[in-house]
Amino acid sequence: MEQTQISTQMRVQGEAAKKAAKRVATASTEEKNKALSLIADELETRETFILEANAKDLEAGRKNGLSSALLDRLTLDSGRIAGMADGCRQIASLEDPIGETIESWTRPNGLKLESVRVPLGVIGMIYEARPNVTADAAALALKTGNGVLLRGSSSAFRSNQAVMDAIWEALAKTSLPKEAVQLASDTSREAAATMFQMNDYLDVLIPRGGANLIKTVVDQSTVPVLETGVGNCHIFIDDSAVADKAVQIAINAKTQRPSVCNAAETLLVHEAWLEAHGEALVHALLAHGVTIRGDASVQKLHGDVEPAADEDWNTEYLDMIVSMKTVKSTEEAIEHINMFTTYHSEAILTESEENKRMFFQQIDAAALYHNASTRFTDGFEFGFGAEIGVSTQKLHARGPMGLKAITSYKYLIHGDGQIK
Ligand SMILES: NC(=O)C1=CN([C@@H]2O[C@H](COP(=O)(O)OP(=O)(O)OC[C@H]3O[C@@H](n4cnc5c(N)ncnc54)[C@H](OP(=O)(O)O)[C@@H]3O)[C@@H](O)[C@H]2O)C=CC1
Ligand SMILES: N[C@@H](CCC(=O)OP(=O)(O)O)C(=O)O
Repeated sequence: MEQTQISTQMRVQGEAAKKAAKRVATASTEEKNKALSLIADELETRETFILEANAKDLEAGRKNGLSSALLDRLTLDSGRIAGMADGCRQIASLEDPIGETIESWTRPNGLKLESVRVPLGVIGMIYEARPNVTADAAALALKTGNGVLLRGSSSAFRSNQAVMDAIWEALAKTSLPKEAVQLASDTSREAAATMFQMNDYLDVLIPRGGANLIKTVVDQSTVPVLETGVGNCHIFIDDSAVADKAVQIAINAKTQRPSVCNAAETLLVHEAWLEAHGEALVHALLAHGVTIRGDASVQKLHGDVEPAADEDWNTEYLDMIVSMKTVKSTEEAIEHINMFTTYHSEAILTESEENKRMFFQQIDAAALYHNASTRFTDGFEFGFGAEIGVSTQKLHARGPMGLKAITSYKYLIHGDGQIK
């Protein structure tokens, strides 16, 4: 397709989303919740159909040499489809943020002011090859009275289309316009780039993916951007950390789903803890199939530990690989994290209140953990039903972005004839 045709097609979809979003913005909570519950049902009803489409994407992905991390992200199964449906139901069960009075006060002149939560309008989203994001983003957008124009990865197109078919089928049974949720029908990078300039139709653009995507969108978009980010997540095991608990957390954060952005990539270990329990940790990691790249002290613990190079501290493996570094103190761990953090999720495992306080105070990241796995940086786990992305910037939202993150507010001023 010619560039002008691509732009026209994207604009047609953007315009349709904008028109439909106006209706969704005024929908009642009952209308929106009914739609979400029907979407959940339809996703489950169409499981076979969605899995067939997904199998075709996976087959093409394997032929195109997608990495194991990307293939894992792309993979759907019954459990993951059930997770998508659960997310929709959880979002339906959450309080409707739209119309909520955030604050109210009265001025000395008798003017009554209130700030009231409103939708953003239409959200444009460019995202990775994870088909569950299609359902998550649609559900969050609908509940917040927003329209959404979704541009998923070309390698997930069949799966995304199958999920969209379920969403459209469900919306057709409701009073809400199905056009409020759009999946870009063109999967080219040119079509994605058109979204950067669609200020007439998009109120915000959310790039969800790797550093290159984020940089391209931030540099080139005239539509306001809500950034997500990569996750070079650390776990610091302090000298007072309880051994069993620390080993279990490290194993979970590294191996439970290594392909996602909240998986741990570097373990920083206090030298005293390493001496006492390092062998147990290294054995457990190796037994789970993790490749360890460690400094000299870690290498001494087992012949299979590979030497870590400088670039390891900066690497988001998204794979069964972890880097391990010995530190002398909490201060040294904080210094290392502050040098290599991607502002996503960082954890300290310690029994010391003072070291926890220092860690929480001196590290700047979207989510800081004490004695828990970084894998919890997730909208469902935070109780938001799902997330539209994990923001690693501070404006206008941070961490897993649920319902409130995709709203704005307006002031309503109630007067009684006041003049200035
Ligand atoms: N913080 C968070 O919320 C999240 C962070 N991530 C991070 O994302 C990374 C993995 O995702 P990955 O699959 O590599 O994602 P990519 O960044 O490669 O791709 C994501 C999406 O952006 C598109 N895209 C990529 N570059 C451009 C460009 N220059 N112009 C237009 N569109 C573009 C891709 O299209 P196509 O595939 O069709 O080429 C795809 O749809 C990891 O680093 C992970 O940590 C991932 C998700 C969430
Ligand atoms: N929702 C995620 C966390 C954030 C995320 O979207 O990660 P990614 O797989 O990098 O897209 C999860 O833990 O499943």
